[in-house]
Amino acid sequence: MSSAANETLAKTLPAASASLFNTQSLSYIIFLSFLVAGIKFWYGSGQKKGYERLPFPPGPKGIPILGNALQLPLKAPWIKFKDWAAVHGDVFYLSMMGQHVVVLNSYESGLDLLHKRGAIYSDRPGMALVRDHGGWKFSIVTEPYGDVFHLKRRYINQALNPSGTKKQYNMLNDNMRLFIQSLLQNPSKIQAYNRMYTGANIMMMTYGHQVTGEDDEYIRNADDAMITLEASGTIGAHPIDMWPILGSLPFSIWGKKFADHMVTMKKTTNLVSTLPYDNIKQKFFDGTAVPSMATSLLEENLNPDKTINNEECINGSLAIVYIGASLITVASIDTFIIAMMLNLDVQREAQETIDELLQGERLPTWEDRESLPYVEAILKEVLRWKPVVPGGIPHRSIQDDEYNGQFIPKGTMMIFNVLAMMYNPKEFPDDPEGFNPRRFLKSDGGKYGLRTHVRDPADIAFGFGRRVCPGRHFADAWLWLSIATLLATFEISLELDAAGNPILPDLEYEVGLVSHPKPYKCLLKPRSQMASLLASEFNH
Ligand code: HEM
Repeated sequence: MSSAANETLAKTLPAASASLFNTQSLSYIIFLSFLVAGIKFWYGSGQKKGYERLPFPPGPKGIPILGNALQLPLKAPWIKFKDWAAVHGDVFYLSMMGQHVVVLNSYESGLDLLHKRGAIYSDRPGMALVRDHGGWKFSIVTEPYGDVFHLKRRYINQALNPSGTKKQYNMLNDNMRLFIQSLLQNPSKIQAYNRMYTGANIMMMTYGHQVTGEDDEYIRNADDAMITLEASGTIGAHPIDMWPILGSLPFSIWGKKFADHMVTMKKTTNLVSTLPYDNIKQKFFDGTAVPSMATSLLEENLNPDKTINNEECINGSLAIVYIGASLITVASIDTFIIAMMLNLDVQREAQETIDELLQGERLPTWEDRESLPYVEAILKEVLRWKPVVPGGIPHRSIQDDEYNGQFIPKGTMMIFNVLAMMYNPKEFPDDPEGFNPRRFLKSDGGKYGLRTHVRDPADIAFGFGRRVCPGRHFADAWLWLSIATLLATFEISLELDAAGNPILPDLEYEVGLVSHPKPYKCLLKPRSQMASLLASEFNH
């Protein structure tokens, strides 16, 4: 999204979720909290049965009725969760105005509960605010666990599983060449080109739509929808999510800013979920559509009378793939560039291994992947150092359960704290907050290899169990190709200001559901080792 457009949109949104609460709305919340607490007390005063006799996991002490609600920062709560984990343990409990919340801060607890007990922990919290009122109902991310979820998941998986992703390799290669060519002509536009070509992959894969410029309408709409979503604060944590009945009151009770925000959200979700689908459907029936995930699903669901079965699920699956993919992977590639500018020694070592293999005669291909462990280690560290979804996306339990002698009630919001898992000193002891791909490497007689007993950050970054990110193979393929090709072709360094001082990137990322770096400056110089190849491939 252009910065001007970004600013315009930003003006219509609440600056932070904290502003979503005004005095009037707070009094509704407090009234409802008392009501719910009273009802709970009335019903709960009987004898406790089964797991109910067990204690909740430990956690910070809250206040009556509101519980921990006022202790939780609405911005980047995962940082506070990480601090609480140090005091209360890897699995701790919070009460948010009567809503049970369990936060998982270790890979083991995520694996034990969200993966191994996936039949219990694969639902999503209500999310009534964005789902029922903001137009996000199309998205599988907000879909409750059930038949519609399974159908959407099947539609997405058949396009993005490992074999579906392999079918996209040629297209990814073509786009990588265009990416490099654009950078050779205008290296200072690395952020714009990253967004454009990463988006181009997914638009082609999803709708057969060719992105030809930096201001592609589909990518812009996806950005707008995501920015609006992020401005709503922690998804699932608004009072309307806790008590959906509040959603039937006029939005103005939460203040004018909030009411305007909901109108903007509705507009942006309407655009992403109708425009590309209507266009591709038209082309499909005209016989002019380029084969894509959309055309496969339309063919599979076409009736002889030209109606389409499961149209809402098809449209929703396409839309969320294009929104998710175009924004999330871009942030990881930006993180790679920033890490390379700040860690020139790592960059040199990785480039030496690439030069040894390619001899400056060709660009890297996927067949080289196993022979380039250093590149693999950088990819792992990029996912770990600045996780793109640092607070995870909450799951919800659908039955009472027991874990390590503690009670997890049905309906608990299960938050997996990706940041705490990635910075866990037991898993990553050597300066967990620093960028260091060598933690994944061993060196044997000058040859690098991957250490096998270190946790793979991909096991955490993409989530857990039946909700694990379905785009992980596609993201991994493009990330690897981007890292290997950019290292092979460019020297990546800090730009200098007029006085000759390096311009450092801001390591405080923008935080929302997706964490991404702020605009940064970077110097890209074609590598001399690749000079003749780049000249013959791109410079005519
Ligand atoms: C670096 C890149 C990416 C990261 C780190 C990432 C991470 C995640 C995470 C943490 C989740 C939540 C999983 C859970 O609830 O347990 C998720 C869900 C999802 N991701 Fe990704 N993702 C990435 C790229 C992509 C791409 C490229 C696509 C599509 C092509 C995609 C599509 C989705 C979808 C549709 C869901 C919702 C799944 C569900 O609710 O069942 N993601 N992703």
